[in-house]
Amino acid sequence: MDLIQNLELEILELREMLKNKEEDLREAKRNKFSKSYDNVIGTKSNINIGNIPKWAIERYSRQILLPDIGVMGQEKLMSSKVLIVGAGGLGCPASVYLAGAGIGEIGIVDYDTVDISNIHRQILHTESDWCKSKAKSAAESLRRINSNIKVTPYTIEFKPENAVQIASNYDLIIDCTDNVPTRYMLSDLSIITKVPLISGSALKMEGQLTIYGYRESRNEKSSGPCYRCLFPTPPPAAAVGSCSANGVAGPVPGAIGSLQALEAIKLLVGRNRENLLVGRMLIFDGEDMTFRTVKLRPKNPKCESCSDHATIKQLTNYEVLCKMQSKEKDLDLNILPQSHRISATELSKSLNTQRHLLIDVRSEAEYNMCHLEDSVNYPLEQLYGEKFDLLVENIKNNDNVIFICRRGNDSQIAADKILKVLPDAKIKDLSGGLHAWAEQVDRRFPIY
Ligand SMILES: Nc1ncnc2c1ncn2[C@@H]1O[C@H](COP(=O)(O)OP(=O)(O)OP(=O)(O)O)[C@@H](O)[C@H]1O
Ligand SMILES: [Zn+2]
Repeated sequence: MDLIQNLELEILELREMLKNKEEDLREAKRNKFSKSYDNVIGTKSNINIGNIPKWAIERYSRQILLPDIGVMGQEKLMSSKVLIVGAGGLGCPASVYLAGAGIGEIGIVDYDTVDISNIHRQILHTESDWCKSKAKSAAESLRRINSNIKVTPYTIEFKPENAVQIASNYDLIIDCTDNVPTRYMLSDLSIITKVPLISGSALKMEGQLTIYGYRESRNEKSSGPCYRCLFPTPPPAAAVGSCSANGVAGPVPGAIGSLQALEAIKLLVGRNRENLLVGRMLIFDGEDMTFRTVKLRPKNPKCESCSDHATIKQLTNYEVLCKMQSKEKDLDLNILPQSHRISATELSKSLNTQRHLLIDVRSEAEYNMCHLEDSVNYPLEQLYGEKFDLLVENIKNNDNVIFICRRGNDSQIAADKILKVLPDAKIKDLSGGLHAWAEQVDRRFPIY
């Protein structure tokens, strides 16, 4: 028995020794690539490879081999500064590849914190980053990928008051945000500061990508239309989709963010305008796996931002322009009078004593995810379809009709539409929606 115990102890010791040796080996390999091993082969060297240190040649050799990049291109990448706005679905993959490629300085802006629902696609954040600042979490991950580059996190909202000052320190901006006011701001910013902008978007199974504000040189005019040329007036707030409301498949922003990084690399190494997505837009459809490139409308000769008659010389208030708030993506509407609203707590009490017709106006997919017991699903768009009359008839015969949605906005829209036809109907909407239900009544109910 003693012999077995002794042998087991010896095995444990040997395992520990082996672990230490392996760690030493890893450390030695790491040192070989670290800055301390910065054995620079300068231009004076008889080996004509430009100004790139040995470690960089070894580290970036697979992309230096590409004729489009080469040693000169790598030098440019290593002295470039890129600002990434948004450390979400697009910002994560875009910055991973730019850090990997050895971009000298990466700035990453995001005012938000990591939510558990972000992690399926926002690949720089892990479970242990939950509730951490996204900009900081992203910066930490990027430094782990490449310790030879400088990464600056900005844990702030990128807005007119700070945008020009921050952007002026960079050679390129990458739009990885998800809201219209910021898109207008970044487009104007790119024209004002003459810093080109690579703009991407992804929603559901689709994504898009283009370059705005590209110039052959700083003194030349920008080529291709700007965002304002294409969309002189902002779309109505209700028409703009979001990942939180419409969903997104993780690999879709993954693909678009990666392609944003590719366009960034090409632009920084000096590829021609014709090779870049200037005046063209790439559209990816993950549903049937197609990539299309469409030619964009030419510059608007009367554009307020980028034409010869431009009136916008400094950034303005984009939330006013878009009649929506960029920060509060899940804007709280106030359509119904208080008499037609019911709080989650009141509804929970009322359900114990009275019969109700609970109409859930979310999509079928959302309803299948979670719903209140005995509620029926009537997706909002059906209110504009042929089943509307049937619904009205149903409501006429009910004394307690409650409209329900995720946050209490669509439910108000639905109730309001019915009240226009049936002004005396006994209709209320669940104020704050199922989020409020989860917070006030049933903590087991999922918040998404
Ligand atoms: N003006 C801005 N300044 C700083 N960060 C911004 C700004 N506008 C948007 N962002 C950030 O851009 C990122 C966009 O990421 P993404 O489209 O994946 O959406 P999300 O807000 O993280 O997720 P979800 O929509 O699912 O809640 C977000 O992290 C958001 O905080
Ligand atoms: Zn324009």
